Amino acid sequence: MDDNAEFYKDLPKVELHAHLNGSVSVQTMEKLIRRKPHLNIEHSMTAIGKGQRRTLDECFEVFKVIHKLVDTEEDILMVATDVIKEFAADNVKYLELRSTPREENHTGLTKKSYIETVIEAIQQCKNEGVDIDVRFLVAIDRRNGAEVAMETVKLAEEFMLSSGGLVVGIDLSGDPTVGDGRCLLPALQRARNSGLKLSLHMSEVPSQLEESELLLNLPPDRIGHGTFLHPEMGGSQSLVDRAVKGRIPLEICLTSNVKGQTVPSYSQHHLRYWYQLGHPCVICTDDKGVFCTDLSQEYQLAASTFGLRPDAVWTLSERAVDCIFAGDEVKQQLRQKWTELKPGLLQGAELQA
Ligand SMILES: CC(C)=CCNc1ncnc2c1ncn2[C@@H]1O[C@H](COP(=O)(O)O)[C@@H](O)[C@H]1O
Ligand SMILES: [Zn+2]
Repeated sequence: MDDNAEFYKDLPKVELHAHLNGSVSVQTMEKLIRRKPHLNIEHSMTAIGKGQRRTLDECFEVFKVIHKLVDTEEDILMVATDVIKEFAADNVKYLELRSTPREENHTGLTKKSYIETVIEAIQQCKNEGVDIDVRFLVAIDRRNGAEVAMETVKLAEEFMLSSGGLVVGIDLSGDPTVGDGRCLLPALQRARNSGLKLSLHMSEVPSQLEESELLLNLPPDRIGHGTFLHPEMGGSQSLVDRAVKGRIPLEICLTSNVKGQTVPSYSQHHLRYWYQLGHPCVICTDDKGVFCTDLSQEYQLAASTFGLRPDAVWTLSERAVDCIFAGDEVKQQLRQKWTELKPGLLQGAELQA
């Protein structure tokens, strides 16, 4: 419909679904590869380029390669500050980064120092005056089971209290074809009771009806993907009804789903279904480095695929503010920002559309 790339770039945006190690840019990746030449890693092993598709298994192999490159506090600090600055340069005004704390015996990295380092990166960017509000979701990798999940929640609780509001929630992610969400329920329930918000990857692959039902019962504060929740995709009306009743926002990652082949094409993406219902949907990147995209491109893709005019695109980005995990004061500040920017941006874009 329109190829006004500048409008999407200038559009103030909110990013709510970004995995730290999946968001590493080409430039940062090159710095990491230069730091560790002995690993013999080439950039083609860490990203999926234009027009390329991979199976889900192949995509998860990519993360293993990236984790080899990012295994010290120094690496994490660099990766996190670079990623935050890149989102800011793309006019993302509020970012929730998520990452799985890892232990690396050979470098002395601990789960605690992992989280501390991400927080340090957020604080450094703030001190440098980078124009973006960043929060952190501590991620549970479903492959690691119930015990690790509980340990992660306890760590997140500690940091929620000590990080001055930077740690706001928990993410549940990892290879959806591995592990059983059921055994993670006690950890997720505990997180919820202690005031941590929950963003859960759900129905990212088919045949997870039962697990999705249990997770929806918690309930989560946001749903990651939700690709196979609705009946046309093998889900069920009762799952949809529950999400709709709770107005639980969906985090939508178009390029990730198409390149990871859980969705056959952009036009068949489940955004169509949920958007038509008037359900809260937030456009996100998932892994901007691995999938070679950015949030502006994702908004542009949503608009061109579903025929959204600039005012509808504006509304999508503005409504995303309602779905953030930070408190009402932050929401008010962001809404103010959107209101100030609207006249200049939208009038020009409408004229061109
Ligand atoms: C394979 C594919 C299509 C990826 C997109 N869908 C995803 N689904 C579930 N977990 C994910 C996805 N992308 C990233 N992650 C999680 O994020 C991790 C990388 O970021 P981090 O190390 O937590 O900082 C991965 O190891 C994985 O646990
Ligand atoms: Zn994800």
